[in-house]
Amino acid sequence: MSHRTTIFARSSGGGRAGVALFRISGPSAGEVLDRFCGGRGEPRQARLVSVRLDDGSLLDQGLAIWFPSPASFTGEDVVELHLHGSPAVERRLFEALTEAGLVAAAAGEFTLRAFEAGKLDLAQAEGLADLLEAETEAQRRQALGQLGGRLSKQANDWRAELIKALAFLEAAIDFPDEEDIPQEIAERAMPTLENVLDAMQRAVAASSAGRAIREGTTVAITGPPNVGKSSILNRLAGEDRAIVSERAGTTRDVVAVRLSIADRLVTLLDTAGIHETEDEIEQIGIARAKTAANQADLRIVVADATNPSLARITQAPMTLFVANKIDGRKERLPEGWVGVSATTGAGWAQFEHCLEALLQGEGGASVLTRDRHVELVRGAVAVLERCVAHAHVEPEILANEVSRTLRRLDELVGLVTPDEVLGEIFSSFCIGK
Ligand SMILES: Nc1nc2c(ncn2[C@@H]2O[C@H](COP(=O)(O)OP(=O)(O)OP(=O)(O)O)[C@@H](O)[C@H]2O)c(=O)[nH]1
Ligand SMILES: [K+]
Ligand SMILES: [Mg+2]
Repeated sequence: MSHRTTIFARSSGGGRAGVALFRISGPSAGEVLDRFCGGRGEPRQARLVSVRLDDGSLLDQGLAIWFPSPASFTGEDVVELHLHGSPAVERRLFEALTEAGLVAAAAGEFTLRAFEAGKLDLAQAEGLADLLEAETEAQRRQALGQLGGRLSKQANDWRAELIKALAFLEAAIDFPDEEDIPQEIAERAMPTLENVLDAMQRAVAASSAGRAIREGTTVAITGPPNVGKSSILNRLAGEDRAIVSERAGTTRDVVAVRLSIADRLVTLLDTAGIHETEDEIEQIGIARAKTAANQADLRIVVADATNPSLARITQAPMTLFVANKIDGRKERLPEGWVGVSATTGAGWAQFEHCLEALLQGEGGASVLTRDRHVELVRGAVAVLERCVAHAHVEPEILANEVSRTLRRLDELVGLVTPDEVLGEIFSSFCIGK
């Protein structure tokens, strides 16, 4: 793709603000400074300028910074204007830039240009997108790691190893007449292939952790009617988000609350109480409750602690059993239950501790953070497993398979990535980035 256009956008958030940052990138960026700001000034130094329109009238005063190519975010000539953040300034500036032949940037277009100029690879661009979206500390740390090249370095290390293995296979191919030598040389590739395979398998196994941090974790509160599910949601959320009443069957729709627990982004779902009922609307609510509980990453199963015989009704994995209304219980709790009171707060610290432990069990650091990464590495694993299992086939065939694995790693960092994948990644950015 060649970019003859010069693009512009507001890169700071929209609306009124003390200062708004406008970014311009492309071959005519310098001319914008010549035409509207009385010259370019020293590269990379902030300069106080009067922005004047062609008729000499003053548009605004602010700071201008000139980043000549290639030392800029996009690698192109870039200008930053720090002007007053008012809708009127923005509108008039955009009119003037459009009249000067510039075009409004599409979402992610600055980063796409940076990627095309080799300023960052695709995995780093994804890290940047994640950093802009980060809501929790864990998300921020993971995104910064990826932007800093954690995944790229891993992919490049695997590539270097595979290229080493490929060299042995190609050397074997170049000895076509000898009887034993080719096979011996080809076998030298095997330990390397096995090591890479092992590392990739471990990365795939750890990937649910990375994805849980990036995408957040869904936790469904489920159980019979009137046990205090909505009361628990409200106490966890720290505000009255769901209706609580003494009447069984209060909650019908699924109520979702986003919050951060133990550094994790959690979507907490309150659901209808599950029981046999003739009420059609309640039946719909119960069906939704069951779906939510099945699809959630974690379940909090709530029961009424004043019921003397507490029985765990499900053995589902990633489930926390909570006996609510502990304030009204005389007997000791059976094994496996966490006793709480959503009204008095009794047992709450222990409950939160168990919940945090379950969430943390959902994962720590991992280099693969998106479905795209996992699919590519899974594909590479499948090919390498075949190679290792058929170590004695023709070196040509093995070399071919290893080359296919290399192409998957190239795709991971964006060396050979289909346009539609690029489109999907870069369009997920906001405008101005
Ligand atoms: N004593 C006591 N009462 C509680 C506690 N938690 C909730 N309740 C009461 O139990 C009743 C039901 O609470 P909800 O939170 O509406 O229960 P729910 O499970 O969401 O009910 P449905 O949505 O109808 O299934 C209300 O009257 C609450 O005030 C608790 O820890 N102790
Ligand atoms: K209720
Ligand atoms: Mg409820």
